Amino acid sequence: MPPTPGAPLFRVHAVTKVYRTGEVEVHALRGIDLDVFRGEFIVLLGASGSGKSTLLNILGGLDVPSAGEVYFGEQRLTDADETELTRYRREHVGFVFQFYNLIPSLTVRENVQLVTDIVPDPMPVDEALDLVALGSRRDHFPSQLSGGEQQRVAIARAIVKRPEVLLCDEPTGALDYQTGKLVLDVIARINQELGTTAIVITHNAAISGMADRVVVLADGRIQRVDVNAHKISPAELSW
Ligand SMILES: Nc1ncnc2c1ncn2[C@@H]1O[C@H](COP(=O)(O)OP(=O)(O)OP(=O)(O)O)[C@@H](O)[C@H]1O
Repeated sequence: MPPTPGAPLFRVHAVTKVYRTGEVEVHALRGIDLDVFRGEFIVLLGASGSGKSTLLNILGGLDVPSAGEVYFGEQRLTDADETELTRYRREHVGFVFQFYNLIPSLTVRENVQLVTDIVPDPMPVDEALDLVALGSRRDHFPSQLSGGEQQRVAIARAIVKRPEVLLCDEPTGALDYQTGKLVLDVIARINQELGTTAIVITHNAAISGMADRVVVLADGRIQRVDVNAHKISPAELSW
C-alpha cells in the first residue's frame, strides 16, 4: 500500500534521547524529525548503536524522549503519564521482538488468547492464527514449533488486538534465511491486507526492497530516507 496522504499516524519532532549512567552520557538520538503515514511499511536501517531501537521504543511508548515531541494521531505521547502510555501500548501497538517471549506452558491458542482478554476490540484468536498460517498448530506448545513458527505466533499475538501499528525489532534476527523470508512475508501481508502500519528494524539492507520508505539512521540522526517507487515481495528478496 503506498503512503496514504493525510494526517500522519506518527509525528516525531526534534526528538533527542540521552541516557545517563553515573558520569557517562550516551546521546542515542540527536534530533529526529519524521512523519509516519497510515498504512506505510517502513524499514529502519543503521549500524549497531545508531539509535534504531531507541526510536522504535519511543514510538511504542516503551521509552520517552529527553526532548522533542511525539504525536500518535492527536495524542501527544510526550505528555502521557505511565497509565496513559500503558493504555496506548495495550490498545494501539503490536510489538514483535527478535525473541518470541511465548509462555512455554500455554498452547499457541492460549498464548494469543491472553491478549484478547485485556483489549477492547480483539479479532477472534483463530482469525489471527489463520493470518499467520498456523491455524492447524493451535493446540501445540511453543517447544513443538520451529523458531519461525514461534515468531509467527508472536506476530499473531501482536495483531490480535487489531493494532494501528506493528513495531518489529529485528524480527528475523534469530532465524535462518528461508524462515526469515516467511516471517517477513507474514508482516508484509498484514500490512497489505489489514492496512496495519509496519515499522521494521533490521541490520539487513536487502530487506529494504519490501518497504515503502527506508529510514537510515547513523549516530542518532536520520542520515537519509529512501522512497521505493516499486516495492518487492519478500519472496523476491535475496541476500
Ligand atoms: N538503557 C540504556 N542505557 C544506556 N545507554 C543505552 C541504553 N539503551 C541504549 N543505549 C545506548 O544508546 C545507543 C543507541 O542504542 P540503540 O539500541 O537504540 O541502537 P540500535 O541502532 O538499535 O543498535 P542495535 O542494532 O545494536 O540494536 C547505543 O550507544 C546504546 O549503547
